Amino acid sequence: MAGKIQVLTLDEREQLLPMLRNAQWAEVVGRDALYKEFVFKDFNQAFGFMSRVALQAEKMDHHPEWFNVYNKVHITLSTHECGGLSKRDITLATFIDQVSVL
Ligand SMILES: C[C@H](O)[C@H](O)[C@H]1CNC2=NC(N)=NC(=O)C2=N1
Repeated sequence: MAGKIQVLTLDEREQLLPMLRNAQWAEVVGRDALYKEFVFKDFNQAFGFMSRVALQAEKMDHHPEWFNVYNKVHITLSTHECGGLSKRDITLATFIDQVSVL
């Protein structure tokens, strides 16, 4: 059905997840989600990063679950609408990695 967000197929997972594992994204145990921890120099760097991710999340209408304390940001990605990983999570994870090294 067009428009409905679908969970990734096994073929898509085999194709897409290795690059994210290489980039330190981990598959959450007991939940179809991806998790990564980021460490920055200080709070200013961490919050700048979060601001960039937040603007993109709004554009995509796809939002991270995240935790921040000082220079650390922990991010979980999953698609609530389909109850698991979708292509939106892959797209957002890739964007997050790009802006984490600016
Ligand atoms: C109503 C709104 O469009 C939805 O709740 C959007 C917003 N952000 C979202 N974020 C995530 N991670 N998954 C969703 O399914 C989702 N759905």
